[in-house]
Amino acid sequence: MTIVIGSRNPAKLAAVKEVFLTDHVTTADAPSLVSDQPFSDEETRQGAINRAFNSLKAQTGEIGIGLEGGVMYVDNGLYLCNWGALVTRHNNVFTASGARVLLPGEIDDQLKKGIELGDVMDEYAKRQDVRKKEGAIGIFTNDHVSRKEMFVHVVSLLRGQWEYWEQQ
Ligand SMILES: O=P(O)(O)OP(=O)(O)OP(=O)(O)OC[C@H]1O[C@@H](n2cnc3c(O)ncnc32)[C@H](O)[C@@H]1O
Repeated sequence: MTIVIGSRNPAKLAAVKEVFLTDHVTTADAPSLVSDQPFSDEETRQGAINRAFNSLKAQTGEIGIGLEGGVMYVDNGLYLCNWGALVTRHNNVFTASGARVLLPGEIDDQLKKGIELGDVMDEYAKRQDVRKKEGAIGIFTNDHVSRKEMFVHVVSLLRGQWEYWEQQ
């Protein structure tokens, strides 16, 4: 089976490969059609769905997967939020969200200025390409949960739902 993932981000690709170990996983440029920095659950989820559909439009495969990173407010605190979507060739759509952790106020201030979280994190952590490696979730959980691990959970939730409903 061929699975097309709508991103070339190594953390996302590694997560999909780990969950679909025996399948052929390819990457495609798939626009999310939402803002570069989604600011709500709804927008982040929609970005994941759009990427999943667009990855199957860009390349032939049985399944398209979109993984989208965003942020959202809960009680005035800014949380990291991530969403995944899996679409089939028959246009069945499955969605799942990832773990959320609170981001410090100074990250919130930077995002309000219009700077993307990926750039803010590199500056904050004094590291390069945090979004492709441990991610903000890795930094703020002291490396207990990496971005890849968080997406492995999301992709497992997608695969599990897809398998369950395909059997009904
Ligand atoms: O190549 P793509 O798939 O676009 O991956 P991305 O990391 O650049 O883009 P996302 O759409 O997943 O995330 C939207 C923005 O939020 C940033 N972001 C999201 N989650 C992050 C995390 O855990 N660590 C660092 N940056 C993150 C990301 O770098 C983007 O600037």
